[in-house]
Amino acid sequence: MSIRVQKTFEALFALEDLREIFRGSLPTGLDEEEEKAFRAKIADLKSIIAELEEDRGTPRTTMIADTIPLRSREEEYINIQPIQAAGRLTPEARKALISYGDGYSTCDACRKPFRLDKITKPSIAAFHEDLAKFVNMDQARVVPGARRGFQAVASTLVSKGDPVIVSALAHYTEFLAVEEAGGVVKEVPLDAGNRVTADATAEKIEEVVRESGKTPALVMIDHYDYQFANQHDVRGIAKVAHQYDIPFLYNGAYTVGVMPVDGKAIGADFVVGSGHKSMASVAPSGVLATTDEWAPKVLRTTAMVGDVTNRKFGIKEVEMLGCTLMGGTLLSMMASFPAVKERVNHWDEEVKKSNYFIDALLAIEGSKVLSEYPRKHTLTKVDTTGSFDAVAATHKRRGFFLSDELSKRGIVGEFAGATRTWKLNTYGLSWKQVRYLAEAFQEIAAKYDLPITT
Ligand SMILES: Cc1ncc(COP(=O)(O)O)c(C=O)c1O
Repeated sequence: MSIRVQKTFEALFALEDLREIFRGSLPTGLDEEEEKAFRAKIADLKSIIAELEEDRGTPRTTMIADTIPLRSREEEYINIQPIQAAGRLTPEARKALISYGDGYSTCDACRKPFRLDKITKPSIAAFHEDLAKFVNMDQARVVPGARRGFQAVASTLVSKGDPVIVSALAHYTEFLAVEEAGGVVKEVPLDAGNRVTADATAEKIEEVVRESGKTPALVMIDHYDYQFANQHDVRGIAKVAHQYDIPFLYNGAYTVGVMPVDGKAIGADFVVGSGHKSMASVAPSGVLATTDEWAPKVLRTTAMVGDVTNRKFGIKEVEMLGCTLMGGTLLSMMASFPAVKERVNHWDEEVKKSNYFIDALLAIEGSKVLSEYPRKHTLTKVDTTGSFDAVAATHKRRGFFLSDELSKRGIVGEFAGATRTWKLNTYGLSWKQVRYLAEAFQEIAAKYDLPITT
């Protein structure tokens, strides 16, 4: 590495450390002096970015290339974007991304038997073992997103015309994985609280068997769904699936990496997680874990032989298409992993913060929570049609007024202009930030004379 490149890396690493210092110290009720100091730090940061850009020969502070603007990040704002929260990179992951951004950079020390999960430098093989342990399963592979985990399992287990049981709140990528395999989704209806129950799953299986004469090839259920982030009875559902001899896929896109997940205790045959949604990793990344019973099927190696050359690629796994995450994606997962392993122990506190904010929102008359309540997750669907949207009806900025008011207070992440029924996520915010967030909503409500119960 040239001295110049080395220097740039060092400077970038220093910048990441600095960013980490600022993380969580946003302008939440600062007094005048504190605010001055905060602003000075931000100015420092900006000048470091400018120096860095100069060093790279691109003297811009607002663009990273001719057409790519720099993104605002959580150092500058409180970001309540619903799907990004737990995927945001740790400083370690950002550093790893810089070092391993080149495609195939994981292959520097790839030696026999020439497969990603066998590489020991960097410690990719050990990481695979750790990942399996992390979700209490026997084997794990990294995959380009949870969707590729669904795809690998569906492609292995589902044949043309096979029914697959999913929830009525299943993510669209589950539909696609089943369709690609030639199967047909059969949705379990929800109960009055928008939850999937074990009984409803059993009834659906009975109905499918009765009507199609076929036993479903797979039951695939999200522990927390993407619409409401309601908790679904995955243990009960796995038990039902096994009573009918059907394998169970646990979709942990909203759990693996934020809360403890014990695949064996759940009764999962497959555990799927999303790196970029819940494991502080670069997209597309994710994990597929399975048991020793299912590994030979879903992780089967190729038997193909070239008819002219007689070539064989024996060690490569068919569903993984050989190797999966070859650069910054995997290394970002690995770099964030110690922090991710630690943070799952604080899930209860994250849920408390989520409920604190939702309670403050519900105190604003006319606001509703559409997700189950009290909250068991940090992602929540709310309905502010009866509160903030009532203001929007007469405001000259219409539906955009709420976003305007929030961004004035350093809060971003809602879809501007689409804040009637909408989702937000408080994951990763400090208590100070959550209190500030709650106060900001109430302050906006008060400004527009919306009644608040105390
Ligand atoms: C419940 C659920 N499952 C699966 C996915 C797909 O995850 P990925 O983007 O990692 O493929 C999502 C993504 O939004 C999701 O919300």
